[in-house]
Amino acid sequence: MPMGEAQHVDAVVVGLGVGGEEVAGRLAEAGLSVVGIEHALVGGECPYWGCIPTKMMIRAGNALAEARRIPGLAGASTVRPDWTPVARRIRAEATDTWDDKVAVDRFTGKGGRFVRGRAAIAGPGRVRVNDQEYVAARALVLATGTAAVVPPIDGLAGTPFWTNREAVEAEHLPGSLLVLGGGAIGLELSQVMARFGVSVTVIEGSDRVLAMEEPESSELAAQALSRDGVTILTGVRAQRVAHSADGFALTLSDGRTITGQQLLVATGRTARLGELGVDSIGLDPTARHLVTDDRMRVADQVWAVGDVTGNGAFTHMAMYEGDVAVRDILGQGGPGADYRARPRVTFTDPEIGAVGFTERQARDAGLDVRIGHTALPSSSRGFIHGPGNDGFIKLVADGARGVLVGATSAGPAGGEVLGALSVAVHAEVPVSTLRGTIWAYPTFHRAIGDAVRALG
Ligand SMILES: Cc1cc2nc3c(=O)[nH]c(=O)nc-3n(C[C@H](O)[C@H](O)[C@H](O)COP(=O)(O)OP(=O)(O)OC[C@H]3O[C@@H](n4cnc5c(N)ncnc54)[C@H](O)[C@@H]3O)c2cc1C
Ligand SMILES: NC(=O)c1ccc[n+]([C@@H]2O[C@H](COP(=O)([O-])OP(=O)(O)OC[C@H]3O[C@@H](n4cnc5c(N)ncnc54)[C@H](O)[C@@H]3O)[C@@H](O)[C@H]2O)c1
Repeated sequence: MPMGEAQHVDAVVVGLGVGGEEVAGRLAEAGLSVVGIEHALVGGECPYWGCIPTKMMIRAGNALAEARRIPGLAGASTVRPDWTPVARRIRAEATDTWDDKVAVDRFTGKGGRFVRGRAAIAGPGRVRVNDQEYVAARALVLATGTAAVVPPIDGLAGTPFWTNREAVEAEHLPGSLLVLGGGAIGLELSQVMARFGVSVTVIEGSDRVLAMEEPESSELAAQALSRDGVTILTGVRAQRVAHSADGFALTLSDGRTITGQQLLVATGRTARLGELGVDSIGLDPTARHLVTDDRMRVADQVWAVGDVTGNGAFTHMAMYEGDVAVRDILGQGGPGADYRARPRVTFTDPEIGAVGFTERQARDAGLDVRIGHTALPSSSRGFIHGPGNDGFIKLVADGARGVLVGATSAGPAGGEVLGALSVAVHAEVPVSTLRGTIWAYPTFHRAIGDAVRALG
């Protein structure tokens, strides 16, 4: 098809996931002529195959687990898991059967022009999609996110393995599941599946699951999943994959072979810059991520936001970076990106929330590290809660400045309790102020007070 005449606009946004939708919508609302390009679904990974449907699964799995805790607390219970309502909720409530009409209308309703297709950068300010070229006079915004990494394991390519996408779309669960990767995706989905009766084995290459977090978090997650019947293998890698009518067989680096009806690959994400044509604007197509400054700029009149920047692959980070980029593009000023208090929550049960530095990171940064730790079961609320009360609070303080630089909050409401700790790290609330704070009784968050006292 011959190329149409180039169309000139103020801004072109490539990728309308969480970050791109935020930027494109706000620029359009500000009166700029904006073309937003998306080759899959407007909204991106989070609403269709990520956060929202997986948290619906987790809500269902947690309901089963709570029902199983009734004996000893409130009588007797019989639990018969059924995936049907979960699949129905994901289809009907979360994803509209993977239809983005509402999101497209939301964007065009703000005045944006929507183009469905896979875009490639053709030079400074120039983007090609569907044999049409758009030229951005003011801003080119790259918000192309990431895709699941498929490791180069012998025999894996071409087999019908799952990534998060197929796991979310599943109408029926397998009898058994092998999970490659013990990060956030691997652990969250493993626990859900196990709670629905799937026999799950996690294969994690490093020596602990959730390896980016505190060792105490890894241990807690491993214990919790083991209690749900998940087998966790650490320090082993899959060397060969075979698939037959019976399912998958993995030959591991320790010589063992393990089998499962289905295989979930959850070994991280890749930004796939090579396909985007970033070399045409002087950026490295082999880089892992686009390197941004504190205004989210990657080159002259080019901004990047969200997972593609590698600054923390979370929806809240994509939205945060989107806000920084929009303010910069519109010349509105305000603070630049500040990553000191990056929060993250792994929604296992117990939830594992963390913000800022881990102890290791703080020590590596040469800080005068002080640690405050308290176990949740020994708090009043943990004691009251009984079954399912596992968790802890760990604080990482910089003794020289008397402020927290990091914290972990693990427990039944670990992600919620994290809120107070995020404020403390972000606003550099003095430890002396935290010490004098009144924490309501008997809440889970009151354990923060115990952990502050334990800082010494
Ligand atoms: C299973 C799972 C669970 C998750 N759970 C959570 C959670 O609980 N909390 C949380 O904060 N985060 C969670 N995340 C992470 C979250 O989904 C991402 O951080 C978020 O989606 C990033 O938004 P983004 O806009 O950067 O990228 P994406 O959402 O990936 O959007 C990028 C968009 O760009 C499009 N695109 C790419 N290349 C092109 C191109 N060349 N042309 C046109 N379009 C293109 C893609 O189709 C995509 O729609 C989860 C992720 C997964 C996979
Ligand atoms: N609750 C949340 O906010 C949430 C939930 C899910 C995903 N996410 C986001 O999505 C990102 C991706 O999640 P993920 O779990 O795929 O990645 P991850 O990077 O968190 O974990 C991947 C794990 O796979 C292991 N691994 C890599 N190659 C392997 C191999 N060949 N064999 C065995 N193990 C191997 C790694 O050591 C690592 O522990 C997360 O980092 C997070 O930013 C967030």
